[in-house]
Amino acid sequence: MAVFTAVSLDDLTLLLKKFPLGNAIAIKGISSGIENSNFFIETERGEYVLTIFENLSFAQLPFYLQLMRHLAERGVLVPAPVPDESGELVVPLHGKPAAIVSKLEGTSQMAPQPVHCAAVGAMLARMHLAARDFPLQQPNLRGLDWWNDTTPLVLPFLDERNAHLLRAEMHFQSAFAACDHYHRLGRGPVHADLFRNNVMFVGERLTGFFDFYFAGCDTWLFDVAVTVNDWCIDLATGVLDSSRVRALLDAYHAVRPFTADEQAAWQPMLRAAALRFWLSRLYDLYLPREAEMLTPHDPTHFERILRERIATPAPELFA
Ligand SMILES: Nc1ncnc2c1ncn2[C@@H]1O[C@H](COP(=O)(O)OP(=O)(O)OP(=O)(O)O)[C@@H](O)[C@H]1O
Ligand SMILES: N[C@@H](CCO)C(=O)O
Repeated sequence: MAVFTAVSLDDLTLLLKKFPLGNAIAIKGISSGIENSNFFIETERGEYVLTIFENLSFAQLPFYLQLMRHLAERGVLVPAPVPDESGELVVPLHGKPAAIVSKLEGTSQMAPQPVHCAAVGAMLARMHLAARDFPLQQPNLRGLDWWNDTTPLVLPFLDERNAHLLRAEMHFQSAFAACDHYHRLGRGPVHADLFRNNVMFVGERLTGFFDFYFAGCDTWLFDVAVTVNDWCIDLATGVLDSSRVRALLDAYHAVRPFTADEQAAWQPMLRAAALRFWLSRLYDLYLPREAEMLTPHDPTHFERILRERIATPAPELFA
């Protein structure tokens, strides 16, 4: 269940008076998702998605919605936000910020083949390039500073073996983030949460990336590592599948060639991307928000991936 704030057809009718979308026809809550309340809405102009942001403030939202608009205008396949009559992308609904975006066709591909991974890699590189001139700045709010703040909060809940892993990896990642080639890595706005459930496909055709609400400015390589750690693994073991890895990385490289600094940073970055989600899952499990209604994601999945990335040499980033 992921409708935290209910919206009736009457509420929608009132809201749509401010949008160039004609009258409201239907509204249906979307059951997946753990962060926001999402609805499919039907209007006289077509189908859209209405999101009520449960945790993000009015001040935080322009970065995400303007980024989506910037990307959509440059041909990157993402939902396009619909401005209201005064040009606002974020409007109040039941006292919370809300937005309407275009509905992507298709469904998530939860058992991806190399062909899907190649489509994701190419679109990710296009996204990174298209966002280079995006004028707004926001750090990745789930980056090193957040890891530093969160580590002491979750450590008391861990057994000695995992506490040791977390302390050691934080030590390793702090040193990595301070090294020279880390500072030479290309950076800009990144999605930062491009998992299988945040991409739509119709058959083998990618129809869009969505759920940009963890986006921020960070290294492009971090975004690639997050994506590879979800799209290119055997879910049971966390082990990388070489044909899917090759398909994703080669397709990315063909659009935005990787650099030698990125090659040198690849293994630490795969570890960083695993650590990020291990920590957020630990935090959601042990320190749930008051309004949390859902079963949190399993942290041991990313503990396993982190141990695997430490133990096994990373595949070549490019030939
Ligand atoms: N623009 C869109 N077009 C089509 N479907 C969408 C769109 N946005 C969201 N959805 C649907 O709504 C579901 C929930 O959306 P989303 O994943 O953004 O929720 P969330 O609570 O923000 O996410 P998460 O749990 O991933 O943090 C998606 O799985 C997808 O089916
Ligand atoms: N992709 C995240 C959930 C937040 O979007 C996870 O799997 O932990």
